Amino acid sequence: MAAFNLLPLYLTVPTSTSLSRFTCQVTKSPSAAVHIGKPPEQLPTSLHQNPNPNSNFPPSLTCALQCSHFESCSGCTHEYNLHRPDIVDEATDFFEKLGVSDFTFDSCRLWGWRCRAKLAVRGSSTKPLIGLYVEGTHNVVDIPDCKAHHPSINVAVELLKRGIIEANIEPYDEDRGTGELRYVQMAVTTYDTSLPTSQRYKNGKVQVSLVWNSRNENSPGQEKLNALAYFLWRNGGPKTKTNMIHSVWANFQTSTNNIIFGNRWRHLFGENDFWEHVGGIDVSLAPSSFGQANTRAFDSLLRKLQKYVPYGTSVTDLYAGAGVIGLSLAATRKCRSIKCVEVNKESKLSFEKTVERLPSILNCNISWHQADTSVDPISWIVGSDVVVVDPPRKGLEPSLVSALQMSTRQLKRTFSESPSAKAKSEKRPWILRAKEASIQYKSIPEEEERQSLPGTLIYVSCGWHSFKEDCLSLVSGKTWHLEKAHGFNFFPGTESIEILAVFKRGARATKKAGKKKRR
Ligand SMILES: C[S@@+](CC[C@H](N)C(=O)[O-])C[C@H]1O[C@@H](n2cnc3c(N)ncnc32)[C@H](O)[C@@H]1O
Repeated sequence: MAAFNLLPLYLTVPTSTSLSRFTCQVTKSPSAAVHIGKPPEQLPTSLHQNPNPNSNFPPSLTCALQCSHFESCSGCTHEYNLHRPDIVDEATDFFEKLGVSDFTFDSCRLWGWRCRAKLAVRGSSTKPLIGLYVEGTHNVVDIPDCKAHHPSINVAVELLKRGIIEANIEPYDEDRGTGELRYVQMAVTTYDTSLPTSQRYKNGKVQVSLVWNSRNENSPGQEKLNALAYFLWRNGGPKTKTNMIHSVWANFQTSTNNIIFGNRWRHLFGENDFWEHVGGIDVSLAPSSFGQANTRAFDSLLRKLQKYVPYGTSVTDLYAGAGVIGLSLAATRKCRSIKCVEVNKESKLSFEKTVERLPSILNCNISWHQADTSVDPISWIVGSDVVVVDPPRKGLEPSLVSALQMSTRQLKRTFSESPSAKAKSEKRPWILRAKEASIQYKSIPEEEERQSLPGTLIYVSCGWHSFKEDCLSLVSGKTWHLEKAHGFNFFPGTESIEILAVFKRGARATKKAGKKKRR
């Protein structure tokens, strides 16, 4: 079923169309780069996005989505040329104008890439619908054959439907606030070391989180939740032929707003810990913690990002989630210190578990702080050589942009009080709270706090429009210049791409005119 993910895929346009034969191969290379028989630039324009239905040429199937749910489902907006969204051209121009002419775009895996999906459950107990909302509505469209999902997600969704029918579960009714099952999160781990590496991805196992419409596990109707969870485990767990359910969790949510998860979680079946391997380290991810949807593309991005962090530096990882970026740098770049800052306290446990699996010989002081980056951001930045930011789609908060634009002179004015005196007299409640909720692993003597500003800023962005604004603000102040930029196809079938941008402090060094050789 998942064979197309690893084996070369040949798509042939019917010969009767008189079109030449195009092939689209997905390779086994780490980033699963796409090689196409004919470069897209050479295709007739009618074969690109929005093909003209009256044209004699049918749209090329080269790297096409070919999903039966396209148009009814809001997940994908682009059907053709999945390997190169149109926005790549805009990005290339944008970076060129800022002096970066070697912008690269890594196409990654085009189908079966989504390893993490949050799906709404609606319909009835005899005909459940599990999928996404139709654009602009709250009507759910069923997507059993989604081409973006890792194939194990589609198998798990099918099993869940059977379970809903068998256990007579009532899907949630938003208008009335009634029903039992509201959403399901499916997260795939592709890290089963009992399998050869080449078989791990396609045999990914699913951590299923059922969002239940009750306050907690003691509310009435829990026997139905238990029956559904047991059905999934009995029919998809380790004793079955498919063996694709990793674990089953419950989340309890009764609020009528659009927030998917409530605060209460309960582990019901299977392994408690969910491990993935990205950026050279084993990463633990609780269902409540943020996790990247495209595991393979994220791995490619991390490997590229690592190259921009000099060995032995101190790094602050802002918007850190469970600290995947920071900890992968600790392990691969021998960092002196890693400070992770994240607002969601649920990520703390995953961070701790990941740290436990890091090589024990790391000479690195590692910490994780539960804090809002927008509050007093300079306190997190100062003293680091490198700052990594990976904000949500809306981009950086203005207070963080201002802090990043601060000059050394301005910093000295702000920090006129000595740091040690400041620490002793610290009264700001958000700093005290962050200190309380923090975790510290010290393996080398702590340096005296430095009053220096970072020389490198690495921006990881999933929101192109907010990124452009932030990028222009950062370079306009002349504090930073853009040094490198890379794009990654994190969300094939959409116009969204992930950006990795590297900024360096100060103005770009102008190239010296080469000395003339003496004759
Ligand atoms: C795009 S995710 C990146 C997470 C992490 N870097 C990773 O790749 O796994 C953005 C993260 O920022 C966190 N976040 C959002 N607003 C924040 C804020 N104001 N301060 C700190 N963290 C925030 C979210 O909870 C989320 O974990």
